Parts: sequence; C-alpha cells; structure tokens
Amino acid sequence: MADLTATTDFIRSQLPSELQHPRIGIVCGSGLSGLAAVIHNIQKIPYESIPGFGTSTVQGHHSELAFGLLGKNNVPVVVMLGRFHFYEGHPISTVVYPIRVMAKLGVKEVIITNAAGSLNPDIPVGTIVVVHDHLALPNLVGTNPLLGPLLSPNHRRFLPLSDAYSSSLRRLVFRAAHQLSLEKSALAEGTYAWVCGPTYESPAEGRFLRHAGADVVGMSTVPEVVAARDEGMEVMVLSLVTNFVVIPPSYWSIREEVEAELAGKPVVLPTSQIVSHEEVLAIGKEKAEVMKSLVQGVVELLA
Ligand SMILES: O=P(O)(O)O[C@@H]1C[C@H](O)[C@@H](CO)O1
Ligand SMILES: Nc1nc2[nH]cnc2c(=O)[nH]1
Repeated sequence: MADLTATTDFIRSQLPSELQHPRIGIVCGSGLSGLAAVIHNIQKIPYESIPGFGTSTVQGHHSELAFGLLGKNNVPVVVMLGRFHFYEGHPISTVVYPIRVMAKLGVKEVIITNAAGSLNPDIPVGTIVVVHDHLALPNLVGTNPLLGPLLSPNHRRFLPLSDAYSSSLRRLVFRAAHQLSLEKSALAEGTYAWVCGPTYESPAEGRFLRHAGADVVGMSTVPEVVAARDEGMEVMVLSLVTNFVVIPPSYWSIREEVEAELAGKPVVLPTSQIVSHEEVLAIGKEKAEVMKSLVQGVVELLA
C-alpha cells in the first residue's frame, strides 16, 4: 500500500487551512457527482496527481477528490467525485485507499452512495435504499480488502461486521427525508449485494442473490464499507435503484416455441429487458437532486 502520510501531506499542501480537516467523507456513485454543485469553497484535486490513487475510468465517474463546506452549517467535507471499482483492474487495496486517506485526514463518518439494480419487486426504480446490511460473495471467497498483513497493530485481525451500517446515521436519513417532505415511497431499507462486475447479473444469478436475501445489487461500496469500519469510522450507505435486475419467473422454452411454429400455432414471444450503463446514468441524473438534498440534509443534522 502507498504511504498514507505522504498522501495526506500532499493533499493538505493543496488546500487552504479551513479545508484541511474534513469532518465527513462522502463517496459519489455512478452519475451522482452533482453534489459538487452545492459545496461551497470547493477545491478539487485530480486523482492522478494524488500519490497512491488510481484513475477512475468509468463513464459517469469524475476522477477528483473535492474538499469544501457543505450545508447551512458549513461542515468541512471531503468528497470522492467518482470511485475505483475492482472490475476496472485496480488492486482491492487501491479501491479502498481513498477511504483510508479520509480516516487519516480525521474523518469520523462516511456517507457512501451508489447506483444499484433492484432484486426486490417492492423496491422500484428511482427508490433510494438505506442499506442496513450486505451480502458480499467476493468477501466470502477471497477478494476481501482486509486480506494480508495487518496495516498496523491498531487494526483488528478479525473485524466484526454485524454493526457495519450505523443505526444512528440511518435514523438521520429518515429525519432528513421528513424535513425535505419526501414521500414515504422515496426511501426503502434493504440489503446490498456486492458482485465484482463488470457483467450485469444473469437471470439465475439475480434469482440466487434474491433468494439469498439481497434487495439490491451493485459493483462497489462493500470494500469501502469494510475499510471504513477497519479504520473505526461510522458508515451510511444510500443506493439509488436505477434498474430492475431481470429475473424471469421461469425460462422461456425454445423447444415449445419451435414445436408451436412447426404446428402452425401462434407464437407469443416474451418481451426482453436488457440493462445498460446508459440507463443507470439516466436514472442517476433524474434522481440526482433528491440524493443531493438527502446527503446535504444528513450532513446538516450530523454536525
Ligand atoms: O459506482 P457505482 O456502484 O455507483 O456504479 C454502478 C456499478 C457499476 O460501476 C455501474 C454499472 O452500471 O454502476
Ligand atoms: N451488479 C449490478 N450493478 C448495477 N449497478 C446499477 N445497476 C446494476 C445492476 O443491475 N447490477
């Protein structure tokens, strides 16, 4: 891993003193970097200039670390405008490096956002899911960000994740939503499944994750949550549902289709839905305002 002290020294050298000690860290997911527009005194540092950082290569992700003041009470924040995903080819230590940098800068609470597919028919597109748990197949089979030697004697070898998603921060989301007069249906609570990506789920994979108890699925976030907890920070995660994961109740029988054709019977073809990153970004754009206000509302209540 890169040298955290060298990274934070470099970052501080780029900032005026009032921005050097952010209180809250924020990670902006796909299409959600619009938060930058409401940050006062914003200073942006390109990822490629920061020692130890990679470059974000995904459309809809900027590649800058922003510092500034957020909310009516001018809370100092550090904001990732774009993140690193494991599927981009970054080592998992690089994916979580900015989170460790936030901790080193003195951040105590991290708000993480992402775009995700819904596995739950009761959670429609456009809903913001307040994540209360996760299901991380990569963590279970060998892509855990904490694999390897302990970073320091202060880091724990066996990190519990039973309380990873702070209940007090989750409470604040619902309070902020109330202050914003959001409709009840704008928010849901649920479990986020992390998959490596970059493929979207096959129908069988979607069904598997649903049966395993996940409500939404995405390709990020969990490594960041694990690293944040490893650093002793409190975590809140908001997933914007940008699409439904295609889970047909049963497979369409090609044999029956051909037999019907051969028998001269009418054939009704199923309509197919194919998810795309463009769709993910379009919903992100549509709902960016709500996400922005909610994050700002939570920051105001927190500080
Ligand atoms: O960075 P997030 O998790 O918001 O991005 C999601 C997951 C993939 O990177 C991408 C797929 O469309 O959106
Ligand atoms: N894995 C996964 N990630 C997403 N990000 C946004 N939508 C999706 C989805 O359907 N599946």
